[in-house]
Amino acid sequence: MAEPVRVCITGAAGQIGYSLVYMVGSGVVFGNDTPVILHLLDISPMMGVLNGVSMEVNDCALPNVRDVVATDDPAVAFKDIDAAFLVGAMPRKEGMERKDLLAANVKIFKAQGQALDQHAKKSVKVLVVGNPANTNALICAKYAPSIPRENFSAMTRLDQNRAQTQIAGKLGIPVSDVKNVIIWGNHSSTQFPDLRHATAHVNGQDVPVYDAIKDDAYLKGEFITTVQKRGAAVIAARKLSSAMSAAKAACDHMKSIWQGTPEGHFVSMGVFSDGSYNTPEGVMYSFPVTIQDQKWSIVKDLPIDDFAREKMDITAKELCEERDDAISACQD
Ligand SMILES: NC(=O)C1=CN([C@@H]2O[C@H](COP(=O)(O)OP(=O)(O)OC[C@H]3O[C@@H](n4cnc5c(N)ncnc54)[C@H](O)[C@@H]3O)[C@@H](O)[C@H]2O)C=CC1
Ligand SMILES: O=C([O-])CC(=O)C(=O)O
Repeated sequence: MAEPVRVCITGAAGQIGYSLVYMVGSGVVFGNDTPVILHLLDISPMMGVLNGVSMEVNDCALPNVRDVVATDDPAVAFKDIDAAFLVGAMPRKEGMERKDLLAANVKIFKAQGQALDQHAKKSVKVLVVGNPANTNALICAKYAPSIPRENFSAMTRLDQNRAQTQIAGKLGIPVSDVKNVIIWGNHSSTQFPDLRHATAHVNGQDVPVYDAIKDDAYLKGEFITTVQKRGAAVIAARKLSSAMSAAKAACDHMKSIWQGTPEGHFVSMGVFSDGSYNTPEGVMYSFPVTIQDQKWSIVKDLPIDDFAREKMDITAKELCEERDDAISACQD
């Protein structure tokens, strides 16, 4: 067996945490032959609940789980960790946009950036889930200057999973037969779910999704708004935001980082823009990436038509506004 991987999950006493702790412990992310030491962080008033989660994960008798550390101290939670799922943050309620959470949540990510900088391994891979995820990830990286900023990413994998599922349902094929759906930009209702480069496996071959579905009005209309508004639809139905599907997407995202992407496949995640596709440099923009040896590369030179350009610019503008608001909130 390999050396144990130290994995921190923040907000571990919350909704997403309840599914995520089990999934990470089960071996699906870091591999069945890689033991994990789970570092679970939540705030002091939640320590009773967190201890219950810790008892339950032990009672799951998961062969991969070597130890569980449950704490309200970021210095303990981030000590020598290899990977972090930063989930702990306030969720939105019905009628809110995710950016309405900025004022409440961004300071958590400033403080956690500072704590990661001091206590985590410099090689730590940090996935930000707490909303607004892209901008929180940017702030977290900014306050952890000793950790390479490429090690930070924001989750748009749930949007990708949602988009793939919509298309698979429309075609009556398994979700694994839809590939290379792209989520551009912000994890918000301005995101652009783009199918122009996606393929579906139908009648024994991979064909462009546009050719398989043959309904441009749907693909450029209802499909996009369904994915953009799916988080809000779940909140309206559950009166709570997505949790099981968010935990699954967080595992998919970290697995892609840890184990790489298969040949010919790309996945979407929020990463620092290098100006690719004329996006504003320095914001955490969701791009299609491939990953090898735990390093991501933006997929280059995909053709972008006028329809896509307009949508990519709208979400970029929102990310710039959020960045400016977040930087000034952190100076207060
Ligand atoms: N990027 C994405 O695709 C998604 C993001 N989210 C976001 O994830 C976040 C968590 O959602 P839920 O688990 O449903 O919320 P929740 O309210 O059930 O759990 C959040 C947990 O975080 C804890 N927490 C708060 N401040 C903390 C801090 N400073 N350090 C450690 N823990 C802290 C809370 O005590 C609570 O236990 C929300 O911001 C939500 O909007 C949710 C779904 C998808
Ligand atoms: O919608 C929300 O607030 C939670 C979330 O980010 C999602 O489900 O995509």
